Formats: sequence, C-alpha cells, structure tokens
Amino acid sequence: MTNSNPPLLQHYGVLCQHGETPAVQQRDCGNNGAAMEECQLPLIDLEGLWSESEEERLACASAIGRASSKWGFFQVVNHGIRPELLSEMRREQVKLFETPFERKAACQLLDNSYRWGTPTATCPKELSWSEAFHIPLTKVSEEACYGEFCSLREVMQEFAKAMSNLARLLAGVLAESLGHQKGVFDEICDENTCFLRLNRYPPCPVSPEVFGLVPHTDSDFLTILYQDEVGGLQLMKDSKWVAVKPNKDTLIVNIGDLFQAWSNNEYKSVEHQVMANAIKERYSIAYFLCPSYDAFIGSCSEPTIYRKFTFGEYRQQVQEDVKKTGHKVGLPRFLLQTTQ
Ligand SMILES: C=C1C[C@]23C[C@@]1(O)CC[C@H]2[C@@]12CC[C@H](O)[C@@](C)(C(=O)O1)[C@H]2[C@@H]3C(=O)O
Ligand SMILES: O=C(O)CCC(=O)C(=O)O
Ligand SMILES: [Fe+2]
Repeated sequence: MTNSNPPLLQHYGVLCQHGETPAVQQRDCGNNGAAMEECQLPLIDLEGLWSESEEERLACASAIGRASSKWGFFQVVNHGIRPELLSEMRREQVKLFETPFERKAACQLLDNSYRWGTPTATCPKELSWSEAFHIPLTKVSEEACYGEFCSLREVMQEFAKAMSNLARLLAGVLAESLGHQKGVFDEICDENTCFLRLNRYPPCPVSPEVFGLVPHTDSDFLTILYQDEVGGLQLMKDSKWVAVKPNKDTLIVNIGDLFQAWSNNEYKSVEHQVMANAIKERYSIAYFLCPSYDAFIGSCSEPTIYRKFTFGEYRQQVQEDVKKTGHKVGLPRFLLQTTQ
C-alpha cells in the first residue's frame, strides 16, 4: 500500500536522539497545565462595507481596525467568496495531499512547492508536524505546473483571485481607517511575491508534545486563512496562548509584520501556532498578501518606530536568522531604537 504521509515520525525520532529527552522538552504553554482557554475571535460581518448607510460602512471599518489593533486577528462572514468555491478548493486540496509521498516530494508539481516538517530543526520543539504546498501566485495559472492535477488549476485560479480581492479590500479598509488612501497597497502589492499555502496537519502519535506549525508571526501585510472544523490554531493574547474556536463558515484574517511596521505598531502582528492532533488530520489554506521585494516599507506616521526597509531585505534577514538559529527574529531587528 502506498503512503501519502511524509516521514515525520522518523524525523522526530532523529531530533529526539540529538538532545534532551521528550519529557524535558515538553513545551511550557504558559498556562501551568490548566486547560487552555478557548476564544471566539471578533466576528465581523463584511456586508456592512457595502451598506448604503455611511454610518454602517464606518462602523464595519472601525470594527476591522479595532480588532486589528487589539487582537491582530478577526474572522469574517459575508466576505463575498462563494461557499461552493471554498468547498471545491478543499476537495481538490485533499485530493492533492492524498498523492503518495514519494510523488509529492519528487515531482515538479506546482513549481516544486512541496514542503514537509522543518528542514532546519535541531530539536523536537522546532519541528512542524505538517506538510504544505507553498505556491507563488504567478504559478497558479501556469498549465505546465499541474501535470496530472488539471482539475486543481481551474479551482485554484478562481480561489486565488477571490482571496486576492478580499485581501486587497481589507488592506484598503485598514489603510483608510488610519487616514490614508485605500489604494496605497495596490501599487506595491505584487503577484510575484504573494502566495497561497495549502497546509495539511497529519494525525500525530506523539502529540501533545509536538507543534503542527511552530510559533511564528507572518512576514506579510495580511493573511487570510480558510481552516476546517478540527481546530488547533492558537494565538498569543495578553501574554497567554489561547485556542481559536474553529468555525468553518468564516475566514480568519490576521495582520502580518509589514502592516505592523507600516502602521507604526497600531495594528498587531500576533504570534500564532498550530498544535498537532493525535487523532484527526487538519486542513487549512492561507493566502499571504505581500509587496514586491524592492518595495520600501516605511511607517505611515511620525515618530517612526522602525527604520525603512525593503521587503527583500526583510525576507532575507528572516531566512538568515532561521538558518543560523532556528528562530525568526522579525520586526525587532528593524527597530530604530532598542530598549537596551
Ligand atoms: C522557521 C520559520 C519559517 C517561517 C517562520 C518560521 O520561524 C516559523 C514558520 C514559518 C512560516 C510558515 C508560514 C509562512 O509560509 C511563512 C512565510 C511564515 O510567515 O511563517 C513561514 C516563515 C518563513 O519561511 O519565513
Ligand atoms: O493552519 C493554520 O491554522 C495556520 C497556518 C499559518 O499560520 C500559516 O500558514 O502561516
Ligand atoms: Fe501564520
């Protein structure tokens, strides 16, 4: 029988032999063994944005701004993306991940976009128990990238377009709420750097010691996430990890590092992680709204907290830090003044 799962358990075993015993590595989830708090993300009905009443439009925009400042995360309904498109995309995603592992790893499928685990991990707590297709938007329409997965192409094209429109709409609303033109990101956001990430979190026999996706902030302007009903996403709220109550009928939006820098810390790029699940597999798809590599990310107000930097510079620094230390440092590297 062919196996579609990547050899995560083998990798985990190797990492355990390298260092401390798994008991010692148990993560401190910051809640002293107490049951983790489950939270309902702020729920925003985007219908308000198209309302004839100016008052309703402003109320909706200000709810988006408030959630981005307070939580860095919110969920949306009436976002304009057809539910059938979402479920077709999910069906194609499942089909894709059911492909035998060897084929996913070896073939050129979707421009060699397949990833699994964490190649740079040096200990179990740096391992992400997941596999993903990390697909640049520019490849979504290329017929040659799909091989035998031709039915995926059409769905993914429509899905990427819809997510891209929604991401730009929300970025515009957030810019406008800070008193800027809603089109500010239209010129700098770039198909060449935006990407879709199809995630699968296989059941994990060594859970709960393992992350599905290690703690991180996103390195983009904003991310839109379409997740299933399994749950596992957690975010940092008031210095504590809280579990996000899954709702498969909403899309989750989170602020990335670049928006935090651009907004001079008004909007928060919040740390999040995914916990592995012992029994159930989990699927999610994330759309990352990014600028071109040579775009300057400067702050929209004075006095500026971060120095000006290009997205290319930021990506390179993140990759360098992850390679050298296993961790992303992110925005603190770009502070104008450090507190030490
Ligand atoms: C090892 C890492 C690469 C990553 C940042 C991180 O420290 C942890 C998660 C990784 C991830 C996952 C989702 C996105 O693809 C990504 C761009 C992100 O923001 O977090 C990557 C990071 C990366 O490759 O820069
Ligand atoms: O799968 C999830 O819930 C989160 C995925 C995520 O954080 C990412 O891909 O950056
Ligand atoms: Fe993320």
